[in-house]
Amino acid sequence: MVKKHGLYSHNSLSSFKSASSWFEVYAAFSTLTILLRTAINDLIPHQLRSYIVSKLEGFFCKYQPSNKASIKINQFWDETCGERNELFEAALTYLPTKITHTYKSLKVGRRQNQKHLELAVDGGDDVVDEFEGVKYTWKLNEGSREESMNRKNNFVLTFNEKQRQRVLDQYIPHVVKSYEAMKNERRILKLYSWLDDFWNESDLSHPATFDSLALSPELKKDIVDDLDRFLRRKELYKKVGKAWKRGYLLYGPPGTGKSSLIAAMANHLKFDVYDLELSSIISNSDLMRCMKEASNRCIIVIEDIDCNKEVHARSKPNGSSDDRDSESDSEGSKMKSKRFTLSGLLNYMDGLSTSGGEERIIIFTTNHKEKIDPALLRPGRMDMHIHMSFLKGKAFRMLASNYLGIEGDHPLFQQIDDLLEKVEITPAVVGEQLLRYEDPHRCLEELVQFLQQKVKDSNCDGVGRVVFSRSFDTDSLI
Ligand SMILES: Nc1ncnc2c1ncn2[C@@H]1O[C@H](COP(=O)(O)OP(=O)(O)OP(=O)(O)O)[C@@H](O)[C@H]1O
Repeated sequence: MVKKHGLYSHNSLSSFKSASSWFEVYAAFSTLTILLRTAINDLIPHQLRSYIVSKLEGFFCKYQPSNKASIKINQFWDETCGERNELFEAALTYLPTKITHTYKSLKVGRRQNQKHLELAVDGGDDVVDEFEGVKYTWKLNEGSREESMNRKNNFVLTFNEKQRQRVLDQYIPHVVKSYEAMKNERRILKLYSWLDDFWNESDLSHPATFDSLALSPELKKDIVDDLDRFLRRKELYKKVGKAWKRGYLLYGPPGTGKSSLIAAMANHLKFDVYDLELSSIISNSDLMRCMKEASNRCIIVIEDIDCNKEVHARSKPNGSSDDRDSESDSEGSKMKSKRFTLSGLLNYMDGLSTSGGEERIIIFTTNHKEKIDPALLRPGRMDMHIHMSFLKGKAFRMLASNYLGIEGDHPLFQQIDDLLEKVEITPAVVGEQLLRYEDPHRCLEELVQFLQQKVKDSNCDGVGRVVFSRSFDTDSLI
């Protein structure tokens, strides 16, 4: 028994010893793990750690039965009302940077006035992109021309099902972020014109800038300050419950630089321009659709707004200037809702319609401000009214500097200033005069003679002041 007891004691002692040595090993291992973890956390930056983890995951994924998942990215979010899907645009811009030498179906081209060749993705081949060690496969599905017109183009992004969350949380945001950075970097501004129910795209190559514009320096400063202030105020607009839009009315005779000012604004803000002819808009829903399809951060231009009969000042003696309420429930009003009306435009201006779009500048141009319905012109709709007027002294100095390279003063400037006070002449007309000869002095002498002749003509006609501007049917520059 003692023996037995001794035996028991020995066994229990040795099992106790082995348990304690296991415990020691375990404790040492845990301590080591904690130390290692702390050291790794301290020494290896977070990004590198997640990169290594994703690499390892990617490696092991290869050897697991793959359950593919895919997502479809349509060009238009909704095929019927045509809201653009920015993710599609992002993929279109981002993926060409991922085309490798193994890609068999290349689309190559060069834009006008660009030095570099550009690559584009086409539907013939998949593009494989690797992000943090995981591969993603993109396929562009381009429909037939008819299908494209019906907005059926799309990308299909395929990946391992296990990566679903990573795709949504990390990969897609990475694509969008890269796209935005690329857009800002090699910014080629676009001009879109609404034709046949589509925004037709071309490059906006108008070189006008605020430096090249002949405007009074004070007006120029006011406009630039206003634009910059608008860009900074996203939060304020939100706080006061206003749509983040700003409206400018540019009015003045033809040839005073309205189109050039729009181009200068676009180049300053790096915003694309959407040029809308109201005559091509048939109904309010048409207007909403084209506004929806325009991107954010853009300038929407409605030129010669006075030429559209819907936006003329209404002659009703007691009519309110806002005609939203005036539509009755009659059959006639049903027909009306199918047409383009001033109220449709007002709704858009007020941000009431579901037109989407943020950070937009809306510009109306007109040669006849008085013909526009006052409802359109009130602050909140047209926030700043900019009068583009005939050429006078300070603005002329800018033209002389831009066209002839004359900085500072010139002996003929005073005489030209005096003559410009006597005739009303547009910068476009004077600009053409300044291009006639290569010698700057000769140009100015000829300009003096030209202006003197105009003054003489006006006196002969018995008119105190004459107006020289370009004819109304001249094409606008953008
Ligand atoms: N203020 C200006 N500063 C510099 N150039 C100007 C200015 N105004 C006109 N020009 C020159 O005149 C030409 C015509 O100008 P622009 O088309 O901008 O005028 P506009 O007011 O838009 O005319 P329209 O009403 O006919 O469209 C341009 O080539 C531009 O270079």
